[in-house]
Amino acid sequence: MTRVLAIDQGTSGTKAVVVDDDGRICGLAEQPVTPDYRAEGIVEQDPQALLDSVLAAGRAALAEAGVDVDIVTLANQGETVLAWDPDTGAPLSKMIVWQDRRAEDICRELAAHAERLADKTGLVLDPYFSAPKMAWLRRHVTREGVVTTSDSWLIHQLTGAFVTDVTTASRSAICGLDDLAWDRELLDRFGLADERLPEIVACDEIVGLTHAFGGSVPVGGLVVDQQAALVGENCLVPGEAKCTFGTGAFVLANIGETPTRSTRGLTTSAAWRVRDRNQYCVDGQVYTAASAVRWLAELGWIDTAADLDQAAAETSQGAFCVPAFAGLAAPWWRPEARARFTGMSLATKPGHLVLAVLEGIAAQVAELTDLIGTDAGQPLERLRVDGGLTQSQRLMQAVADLTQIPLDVYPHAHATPMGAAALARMALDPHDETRLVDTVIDWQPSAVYEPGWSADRAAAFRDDWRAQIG
Ligand SMILES: O=P(O)(O)OC[C@H](O)CO
Repeated sequence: MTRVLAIDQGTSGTKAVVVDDDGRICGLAEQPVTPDYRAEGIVEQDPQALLDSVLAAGRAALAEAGVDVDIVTLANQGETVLAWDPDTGAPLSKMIVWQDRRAEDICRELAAHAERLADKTGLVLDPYFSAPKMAWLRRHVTREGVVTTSDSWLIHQLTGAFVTDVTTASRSAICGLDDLAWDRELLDRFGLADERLPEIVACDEIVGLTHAFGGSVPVGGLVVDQQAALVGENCLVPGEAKCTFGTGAFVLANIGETPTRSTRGLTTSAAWRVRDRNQYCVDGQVYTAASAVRWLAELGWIDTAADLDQAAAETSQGAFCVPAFAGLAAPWWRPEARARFTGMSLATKPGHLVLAVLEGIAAQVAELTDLIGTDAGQPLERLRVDGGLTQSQRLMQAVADLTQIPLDVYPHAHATPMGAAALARMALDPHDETRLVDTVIDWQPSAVYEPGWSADRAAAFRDDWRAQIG
């Protein structure tokens, strides 16, 4: 029996899970982390606070489990970056979070190269991805040390290695999608040609040993959190898709071993590399899901996300919300966009606007699932869903109504660490015959949501909602 300590370092918190081969969770701990949201699209985190949360959550989960683990794995935010000193490990900047919009100017300057970048990387020239923010750090903060994604720094703290994994590299906009290697031409474009970059490793590689959790434990099975959830939800076959409702909502669909570029404004990335084979996914993003809900709480319209279903009115009374609190991603790619509420009258109450936010998130997800279907040449048949906001029945029903796709709800809140744990099991013996499908824990949905609206009603709502984007 092997046991994995899987650490999910997300935007709003770090979760650590000790899980065995049968998927039994023997230890679980969570540490909140609070991004600093400021005007002008600034979203930062304190690197030390992130590291402390990783250590504290990991140690608490192990203490609860009361067992040793065979491997530690990390699922990370895909596109959050920082500058740091590779000799001392000391941070030289704040973490610039994926939601941060400051690199907009850099993207505008490089607009002439957007098509070439899309062709090489499968991504879009947008501040969401790592390279524009790395370039921004170089221009405005420091020329010292290295600039990397958060995973490289955390793994360096844990093991001394200087690595990133293929999935994180594929979210950078400086990594070729076909070979999953750093791209000289794009590095040059971003002014990053002289950077010392981490080695890109596979998702079934051991990258070093850590003493941070007691004893000496291998670290491996590294992966972006969204891709980890794709694995955890068992979307291992082309056409299978999931949406994780976390800080943002991210729809990813497995597209197999060929890195087909989207023709619909979505992005294509590495889903994983195991046993030297690359698997790819197409993805679309709603930048603010739980963070839009957190904003509702800050306004005092709800206490916590658990109140959403009660607080949301029966109808929005004609109010719409485009929840672009941190810009709009696929397929619009408008970093400068901001959230909009429209259609309000003097009779509009907070409950109507709470529902409008839920419907706005659902409408954005519906745009993405449609486009994924169009790209693939056949509509998605089902959508697997996970993440904290799947607790909101109103939101889930709105997603089923507007996407017109049945939803299968993952039975607990830990799809991401379960996916990372599956990859970590693959890393434990890289030469054996085990396939990824053998290491993923089977699951049955805890709930299924069927579309309740007619196709015409959903289409009419979505036309009206789309008209509010402006
Ligand atoms: O922190 P999460 O779980 O919302 O995910 C962050 C993503 O990796 C951003 O692309």
